[in-house]
Amino acid sequence: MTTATQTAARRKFRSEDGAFVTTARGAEVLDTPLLNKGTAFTREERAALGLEGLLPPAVLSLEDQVRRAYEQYHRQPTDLHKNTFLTMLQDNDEVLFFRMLAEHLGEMMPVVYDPTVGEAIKRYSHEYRRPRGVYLSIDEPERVEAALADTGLGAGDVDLIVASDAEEILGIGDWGAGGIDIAVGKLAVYTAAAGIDPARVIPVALDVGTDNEELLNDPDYLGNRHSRVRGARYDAFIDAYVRAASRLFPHALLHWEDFGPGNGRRILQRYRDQVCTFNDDMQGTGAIVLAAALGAVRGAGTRMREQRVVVFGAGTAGVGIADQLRDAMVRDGAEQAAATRQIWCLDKPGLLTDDMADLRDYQTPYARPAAEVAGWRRDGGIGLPEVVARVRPTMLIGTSTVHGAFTEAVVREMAAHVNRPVIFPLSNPTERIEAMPEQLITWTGGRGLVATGIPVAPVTYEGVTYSIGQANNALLYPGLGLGAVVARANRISDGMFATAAEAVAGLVDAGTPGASLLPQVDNLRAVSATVAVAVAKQAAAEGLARVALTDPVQQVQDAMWQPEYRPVRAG
Ligand SMILES: NC(=O)c1ccc[n+]([C@@H]2O[C@H](COP(=O)([O-])OP(=O)(O)OC[C@H]3O[C@@H](n4cnc5c(N)ncnc54)[C@H](O)[C@@H]3O)[C@@H](O)[C@H]2O)c1
Ligand SMILES: O=C(O)C[C@H](O)C(=O)O
Ligand SMILES: [Mg+2]
Repeated sequence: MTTATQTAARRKFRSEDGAFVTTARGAEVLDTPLLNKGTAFTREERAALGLEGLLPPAVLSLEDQVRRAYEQYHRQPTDLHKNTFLTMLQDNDEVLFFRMLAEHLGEMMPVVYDPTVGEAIKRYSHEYRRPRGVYLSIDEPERVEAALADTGLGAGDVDLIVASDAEEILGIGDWGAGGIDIAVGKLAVYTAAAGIDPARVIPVALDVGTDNEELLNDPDYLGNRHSRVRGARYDAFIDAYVRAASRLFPHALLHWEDFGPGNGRRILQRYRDQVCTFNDDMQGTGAIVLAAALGAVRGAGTRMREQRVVVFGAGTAGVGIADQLRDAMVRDGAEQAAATRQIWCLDKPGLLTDDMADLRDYQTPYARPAAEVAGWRRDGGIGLPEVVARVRPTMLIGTSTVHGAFTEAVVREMAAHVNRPVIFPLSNPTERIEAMPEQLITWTGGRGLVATGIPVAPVTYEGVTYSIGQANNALLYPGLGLGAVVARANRISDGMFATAAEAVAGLVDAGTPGASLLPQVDNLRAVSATVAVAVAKQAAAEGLARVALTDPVQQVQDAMWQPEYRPVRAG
């Protein structure tokens, strides 16, 4: 369906007592994914909506349809085919798509989301079938508001917008127009995991061009065919988006995804005190890693304030994690300056030190005094092996996109000095991960407390099976978003992330040998509900809620959209 017909169709139905009332008839009904039930339309609905000749005679249930769709899914030969199949299903019938996803969440998350979504993003212009979302172009900044209005949605109709400029998609870099798929994928997880109503969200591509020459030279490429615009024009475009989105949809939470390190933090700092907004890679990631770290610290029987943390890859995610671990050490009794000194950050030039000329502003607080490391071995810069040998870290975090960076020598050195080494290779997708959990468990003799960004199978080592938690922001942002929506929060605060992390950590018992540091993805709906309640309460406690929270547990439950067919009436 084109955006225009989607607009028309959206205007053509409204909710009434749990039912839909629509002025659409015939093929137009079948072409509206939020309305369409296909073979599950009842005889009465078929008669009323002009569908009698347009569907085969049998009337199926949603369960019948899920069974058939699941078989079709399994006949797809590769994960990319499966991803394409699911996209088409979503474009045809959203309830069916979300019901099947909900029933097979652990199995299908890696296909709709990370890691397969990375493959789909690279192939976007080639696998393209239908548009989904809003495409905003830097070449037409004056059209931003009109383009958002093209959705046909009104001021009270939107809870959430996910936007990406696609400069740093996962760990695979700049994928231009394909970046719309990370916004679509994140939103699918919001609905599957937290019951965010799929009719009340918008994925947005902020197309500012691309520096990916492969795309620029690809005749099929669907985005703006020029290099990335930067500087004042970029800022004005982002500003036009924020202003238009807040004017048209004053309740919407604005989620930023996969921006480059130069822009992500700057944008957040500019808008965080003006509108309800957060950066998922910095803050969502920081909070889920904090949750895993809290679980690990409990499992290891140590204290947060005693941790020595090495962060390898001091970009958007790495420094976002460092900030939240530092704040957690402070909450556990450490002085702010002392907590900051317990974190060592490395980037391309090695350990960050205060004599480096081109540190980014957000890296500066973590730069070590050059004098402190004057005697450390240099190989160009001070590399990870030397830092690990000197620092004897309790935690090693990977957000570098460097596959294999956590070598056997580095891990064995770390494990030689710490009882329960905490190791989180978080880079996505699989081709970027710093080490595989199986290696980490083996090299640490089963003592490692491990979590990854991608989903991985359990590891068996010397008779113990280790369940590997997925420290992916997908365990956090859906509940955070739901909590913010339920409270109608007007800002997203640091306190909301801290409380969300505590809520997730409270759901696991990392003390049992082999236990996961994080809840299982199959339990995501329950996790998200718990996070949402904590976040909504925190919003109220900080005076950021715009509705009264009389019974937050019930309010969260009531707000969760369920993948069930509603009656459709002709109106
Ligand atoms: N698990 C999660 O939930 C999660 C969340 C966000 C990001 N990530 C992953 O983390 C990785 C980084 O994402 P980001 O958004 O922070 O990207 P980013 O580009 O902002 O940061 C990556 C950093 O790694 C540095 N780096 C590159 N090569 C290096 C090397 N050889 N040695 C040391 N540092 C090096 C870069 O200079 C940059 O500062 C990606 O793979 C992404 O998928 C995971
Ligand atoms: O999308 C993910 O899987 C997590 C994270 O936002 C990332 O950029 O890697
Ligand atoms: Mg991301």
